[in-house]
Amino acid sequence: MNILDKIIAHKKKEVAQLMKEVSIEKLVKSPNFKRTPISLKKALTVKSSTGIIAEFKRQSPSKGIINDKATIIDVTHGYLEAKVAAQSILTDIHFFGGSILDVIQARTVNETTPILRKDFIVDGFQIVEAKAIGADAILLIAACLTKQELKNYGKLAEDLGLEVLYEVHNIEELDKIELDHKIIGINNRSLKTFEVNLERSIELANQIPKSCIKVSESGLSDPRVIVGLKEYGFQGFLIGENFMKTENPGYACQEFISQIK
Ligand SMILES: O=C(O)c1ccccc1NCC(=O)[C@H](O)[C@H](O)COP(=O)(O)O
Repeated sequence: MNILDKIIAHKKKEVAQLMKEVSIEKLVKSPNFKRTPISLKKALTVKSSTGIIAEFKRQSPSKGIINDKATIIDVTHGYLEAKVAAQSILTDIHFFGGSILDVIQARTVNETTPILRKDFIVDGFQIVEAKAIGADAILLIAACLTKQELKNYGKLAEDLGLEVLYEVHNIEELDKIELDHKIIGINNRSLKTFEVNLERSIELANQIPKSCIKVSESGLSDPRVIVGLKEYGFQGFLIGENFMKTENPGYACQEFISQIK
């Protein structure tokens, strides 16, 4: 079994258990459920956008522990000061050491910038939960969902006012998505082997219609690469480890952004 299959198998069990403990009615009553989400699309396309989607990530299957000291509140303040376009927060507990509490806490100090709930969505319940914890957008990974699931979950998110970052690795996954006007993330990291290949973004870029917003994800650590990817039409850049591996992720992010302006 490769790591993605392991993550999905674990996630399905976790969500099935969660659904026995928490009702949709309870989620809908959460105060965050009433707030109007902040648009990720707008944040990435506004003229002054830095395009950086900075991630809070304590650990990962590919790197192990990245940062177990930084707090979500400090990092959120730092990323906001750095003027990130959006914040991504990994909420998977078992493989990434994250939690929905991280989104809830970040939301208390971030009222201006979209929050992407980054997890492995395998059930509509998690999308309702994303809204209830105060996220503005969710991730749908084409590698682990069928064409119909991508459509259904995309529609559910849209009905709840959440935006979707659709993640792909190759043309086969791209073909599963109704592309028009979507936010499409190309993940440079193979979720099966962890190998990072930045060429992946470039190779797939011209297969994506102009109406879409293109985001390059993973393995980004050089500001010059961001400048280069912009030439291929990328407007979003999802970066986690490069910031989180430092003692002060917010400061590292600020320094990085100052070099792409
Ligand atoms: O990061 C991993 O090891 C990983 C393994 C298996 C599935 C997903 C994984 N990461 C999730 C992500 O997509 C990244 O956290 C995100 O794109 C940021 O990547 P990076 O800048 O390389 O931390």
